[in-house]
Amino acid sequence: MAVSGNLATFRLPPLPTIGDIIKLFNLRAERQLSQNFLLDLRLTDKIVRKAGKLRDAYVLEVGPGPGGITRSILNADITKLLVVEKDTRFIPGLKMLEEAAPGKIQIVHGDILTYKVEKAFPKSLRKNWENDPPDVHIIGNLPFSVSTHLIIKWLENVASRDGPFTYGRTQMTLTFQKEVAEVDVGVVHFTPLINPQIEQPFKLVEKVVQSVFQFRRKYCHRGVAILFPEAERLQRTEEMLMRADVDPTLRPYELSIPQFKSLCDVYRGLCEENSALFPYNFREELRQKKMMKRSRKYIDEEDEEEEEEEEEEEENI
Ligand SMILES: C[S@@+](CC[C@H](N)C(=O)[O-])C[C@H]1O[C@@H](n2cnc3c(N)ncnc32)[C@H](O)[C@@H]1O
Repeated sequence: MAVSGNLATFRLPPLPTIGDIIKLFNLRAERQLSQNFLLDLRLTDKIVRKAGKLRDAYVLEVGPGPGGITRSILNADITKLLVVEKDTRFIPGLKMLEEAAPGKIQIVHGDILTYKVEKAFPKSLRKNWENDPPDVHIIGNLPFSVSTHLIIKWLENVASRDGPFTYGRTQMTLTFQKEVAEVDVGVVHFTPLINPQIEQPFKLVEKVVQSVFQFRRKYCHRGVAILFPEAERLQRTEEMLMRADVDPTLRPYELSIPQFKSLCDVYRGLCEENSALFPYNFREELRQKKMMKRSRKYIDEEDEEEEEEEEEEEENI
């Protein structure tokens, strides 16, 4: 299939519709893989518009599936679109789009969690971190389970300026689905800041934020508490919240970025005072406690059995 018309004002020629592609290749959304498809071109156009100016851009689309968002990206006069799709069933349909837009699309049949984005586009696109964002964009509608994992990985890449951020402050436009059954998707557009709001190592910020959000609906002191071993938990939690000047009865989602910053700064200080604190893992402590309880029970049961056997033997004598 060939493209007619001027590539500068590229619109896809009359191709089979996404509905046709779905029927042709019998592409059903796999509920157990949390797949659902965006088929309404007005909706996919709206998502792609959230990415901002895409003319002449290099775009990476994650999880194109049957290609709804892919078409909207192609209609935005981009220079190059690279799609990374894990599910084999979608490759033939994507190849039809590739034929319709020769030289524009590159299909990668692979997993975005292991794909090396830093090698995807020409080095000439790289910009200094302090400059405007590069002409590289990431767009995707992924299942919630994958996008959560991916966004944490990419936030870490922002901190270390590698992966997709080898090119500079690469912008990302990602949809987050609440439920497979819900058609509503939230679209989030990210542009990395030049300077982070919290100047602490990523792993430390991640640990504090994850712990605080462990009990999302409870007062924040509950989450802060699990940063500390049981023996010193009460005293250290009180000390950390006081030093950070954070009200213990706020809910995690009520905390501001400056309050998280303050918590991270104080926690860093406490970790410097006590080198065993950062490696401390609440879940590990719980696991060990459970194992000890189980083996205690087992020993008690064994003791009981031995006593019963001894009693039986005594009776036999
Ligand atoms: C929710 S569907 C969305 C499909 C399409 N973008 C749309 O909006 O209609 C998610 C897509 O991501 C793909 N996918 C899931 N995990 C992936 C991964 N780790 N790497 C690449 N693609 C993945 C699925 O096969 C599926 O095509």
